[in-house]
Amino acid sequence: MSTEKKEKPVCLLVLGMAGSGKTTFVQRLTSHLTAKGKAPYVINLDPACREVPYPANIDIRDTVNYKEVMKQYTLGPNGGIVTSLNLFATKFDQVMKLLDKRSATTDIAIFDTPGQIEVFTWSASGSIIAETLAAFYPTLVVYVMDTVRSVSPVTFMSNMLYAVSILYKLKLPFIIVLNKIDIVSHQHALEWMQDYTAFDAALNADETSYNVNLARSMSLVLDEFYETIRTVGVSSATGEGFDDFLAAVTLAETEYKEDYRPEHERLLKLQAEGKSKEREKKNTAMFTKDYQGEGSEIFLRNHAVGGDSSDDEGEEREAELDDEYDVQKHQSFRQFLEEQKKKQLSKSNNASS
Ligand SMILES: Nc1nc2c(ncn2[C@@H]2O[C@H](COP(=O)(O)OP(=O)(O)OP(=O)(O)O)[C@@H](O)[C@H]2O)c(=O)[nH]1
Repeated sequence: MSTEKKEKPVCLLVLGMAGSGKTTFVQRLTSHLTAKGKAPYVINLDPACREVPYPANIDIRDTVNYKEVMKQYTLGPNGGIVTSLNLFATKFDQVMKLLDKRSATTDIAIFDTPGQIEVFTWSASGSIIAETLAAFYPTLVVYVMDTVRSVSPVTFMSNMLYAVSILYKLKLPFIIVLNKIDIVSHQHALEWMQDYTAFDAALNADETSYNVNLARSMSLVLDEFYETIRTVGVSSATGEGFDDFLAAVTLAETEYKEDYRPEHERLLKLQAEGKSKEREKKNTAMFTKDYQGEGSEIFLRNHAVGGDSSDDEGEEREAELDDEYDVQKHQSFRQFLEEQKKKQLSKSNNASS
């Protein structure tokens, strides 16, 4: 596969708490797109699901036998899922090749993930999969929330905190899908996200919660997050809201291309430059030392056969540079969120004037 960035398919990583309706959402989205003549490419990454109710183009269960993994490595159910996903991640280049073959004819690729959300979001394999996809294709996180369970303001807040932690970890454009609106309307959630006083009033009315003060403070902190995030209400049971969801995908894809991709490339370049400058500095220092007659033997041993910073000191410094890179990435990301916030504010000011 070539290293050039692709315009399509847009990859949707569907994440959410167990029972939020991820699989039903993927099933409905697949049929919705197929009915429009735009059948998606669907990948099941849940090794432990009994059956997949949509036509999966790639199914992790065809590659890894979850029960066998549990037996062979003497693992419990969660360990079995993590290990299965790790084993699958080692073959992810094959998934990329298959995706590449279909890229001319497929607009959307959907990835259904395990119900144990942390298996994907906090495992090395989850990061590898997300980063590999995002390096080549526009990649978005679709966070499915159970609207019925989120009528309590404190439960709603817990779910949102989880969403923030995923955004922070995966650093990709994000869409929140409030699912099951055929049972309960999602208007209350939208209101809570747009108006702090409405959320505060709901907290005051909720006599069952003991940690309302924390939820109140969190709500103020999350204000920034709410402003940068797209939220759509859907029913995976009836199909309501799916056109709105596709409109949100188009906007998030533009955001990926205009903001995330250049930022990602800038940071990679920074990292590469940092490393090569450090090497250059080190070589110059060694050369000077050698010129002054000190350590010439060492210099020759290390450099005569074309080796460079493969010694321990070089590796340590590379590790330090990686850490610096992470800090820069983190700071730039915060800056990026600030800029996003300003953009959104000026947009809404323009709209209201
Ligand atoms: N009424 C209604 N029920 C839904 C909707 N979406 C999902 N469900 C139901 O919610 C339950 C859980 O749905 P799943 O799609 O299995 O949820 P999941 O997130 O994939 O579950 P895990 O695989 O355990 O993580 C099932 O009984 C679904 O029928 C919806 O939009 N409306």
